[in-house]
Amino acid sequence: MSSEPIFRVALRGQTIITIPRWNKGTAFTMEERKAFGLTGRLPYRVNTLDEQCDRAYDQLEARPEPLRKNTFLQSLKDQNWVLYYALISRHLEELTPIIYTPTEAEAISNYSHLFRRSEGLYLTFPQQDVMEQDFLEQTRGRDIDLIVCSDAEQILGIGDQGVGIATAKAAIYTLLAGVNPSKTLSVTLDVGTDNEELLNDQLYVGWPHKRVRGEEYDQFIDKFVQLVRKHHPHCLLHFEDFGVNNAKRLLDIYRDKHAVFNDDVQGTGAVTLATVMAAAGVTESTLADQRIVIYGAGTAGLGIARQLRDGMVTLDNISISDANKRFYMLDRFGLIKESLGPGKIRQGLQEFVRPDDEWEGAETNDKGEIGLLEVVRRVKPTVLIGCSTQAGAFTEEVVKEMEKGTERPIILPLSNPSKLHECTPQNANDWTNGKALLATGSPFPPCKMPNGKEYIVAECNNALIYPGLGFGAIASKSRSLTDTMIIAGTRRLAELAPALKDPDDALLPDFGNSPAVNLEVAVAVAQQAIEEGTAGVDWKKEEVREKVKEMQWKPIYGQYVYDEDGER
Ligand SMILES: NC(=O)c1ccc[n+]([C@@H]2O[C@H](COP(=O)([O-])OP(=O)(O)OC[C@H]3O[C@@H](n4cnc5c(N)ncnc54)[C@H](O)[C@@H]3O)[C@@H](O)[C@H]2O)c1
Ligand SMILES: O=C(O)C[C@H](O)C(=O)O
Ligand SMILES: [Mn+2]
Repeated sequence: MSSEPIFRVALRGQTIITIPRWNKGTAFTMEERKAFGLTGRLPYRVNTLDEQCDRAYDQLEARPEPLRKNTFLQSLKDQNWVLYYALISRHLEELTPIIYTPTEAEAISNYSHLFRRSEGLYLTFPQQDVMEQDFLEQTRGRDIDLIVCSDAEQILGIGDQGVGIATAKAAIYTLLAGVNPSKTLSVTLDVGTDNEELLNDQLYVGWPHKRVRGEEYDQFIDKFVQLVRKHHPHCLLHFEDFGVNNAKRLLDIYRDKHAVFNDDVQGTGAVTLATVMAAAGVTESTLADQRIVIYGAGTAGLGIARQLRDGMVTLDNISISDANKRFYMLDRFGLIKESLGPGKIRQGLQEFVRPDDEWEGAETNDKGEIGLLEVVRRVKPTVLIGCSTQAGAFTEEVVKEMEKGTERPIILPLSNPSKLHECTPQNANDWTNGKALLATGSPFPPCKMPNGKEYIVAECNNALIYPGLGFGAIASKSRSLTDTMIIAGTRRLAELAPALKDPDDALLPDFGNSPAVNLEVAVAVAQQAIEEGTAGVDWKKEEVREKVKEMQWKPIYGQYVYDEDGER
């Protein structure tokens, strides 16, 4: 007996083949073609999904540039979801960088020029009087597990792009964790843009207006969040690439009221904690033993500092104030120290401000600012993390200085996309004679070590963990995604680090294994949710894995039966 799922579908003819959720193209069977009025709409031959993947892959490979591959895959997604996800799953390591980081950054910065078909929900500031109607138009009667939203103010490291990103992040949830794409909604919150190039572009598809800020902005966002809470009280609400003055602030406003998650704060914090835990395993030290310099104290920098700090408190049993002392944060005014004053010390950073007297006699510039090299010289960090968007900021001098103070420098240039990395892994490897323990935000090829061997550079990108964190919360019907659930998922990821078995191996599992890794994370998160009473299911601990697996959506077609009262 076949285990193929059976769907009762109420659509036929032209409609069913133009809806990507239902379309099978040449894979509709002869019986289905008869039942759904498709015999004359399709050429004779029935293909298998494998054959369709082969054909699509050949078409894709005929396009040499990554951006053209991205456009091709976007059209495929507009045509046929199963084929899109099946194709990418079969070539995961090759194609994830095409639909996601780094190529997605290029696609987003060209969004208005590449635009073909709208995707998801666009909520625009001047049309907010019809926000609820627009929202219901796409969600009425639907069971929604996940809403990914962005106001596109700080897209990766490429800044204000007006519109874009939420759809790519949602696709990764499906690809790597098995979130059902028909139960997700991507939302663009268009509150304008301060990007002059876009404002002056006749083809810009977003609202050509300066960004709305302050109270009006907050009210707009609140109106949206209240709609989510009213109509889909159990869905996970994922915030992506908001600006530095909004990301953490909005998370704090809503996290007690709904299951919300900020990927740049929490997802990045989690994947970086797992990386540092693995590196500490290699150097046979604890988290609390580290001296950590974070270059770029924005959304990601602060998220990482807080998550690493909480990791030290939970796992190494030290006090919060002791843990805070392990951090040295730098931003555009150099080291964050007391005398910078509140104007230059952003909300949330106060816990990590260094006392001035500790820096007496330090080398400064003419404004009294202390730069990265001087901080590295004095602190002798064991960990150096970059999330500054400043390409090349980890110079040879900085890296060599770090190497003088520690045996295995842990260096994580995390800015995306690839061209914005603070240093290339190969440079960091060369400058430390192969001693650096490395992970990067975007994918990089392995480094050549001085001994001729290759060192695999782990990809410390939140995509290795956020789909699992989110799916764990969704599957267990959790009311919130708590810090303890995030720590549980992070510990599971850290346990899977190849470097713990072989210190010369990568600090994180390979991206090719990311579906299996995200499943492990989801199971750990769901188990924790059940244990702490956040979950809305009452599974026994030992049945969680099977239950989570059963809930995963898979890119397979299933069999369709025509039914007037069926799904549409
Ligand atoms: N690898 C990952 O998973 C991951 C996750 C999130 C963000 N990121 C990357 O991190 C980078 C930052 O993202 P964000 O959301 O935190 O942006 P952000 O704008 O909130 O933060 C960037 C910070 O860098 C600071 N900065 C700018 N110039 C600097 C300089 N010369 N010296 C020191 N600091 C400087 C800015 O003032 C700002 O505080 C982006 O490139 C993004 O792609 C990576
Ligand atoms: O999108 C990514 O690749 C990771 C992260 O969320 C970022 O903003 O850079
Ligand atoms: Mn992001």
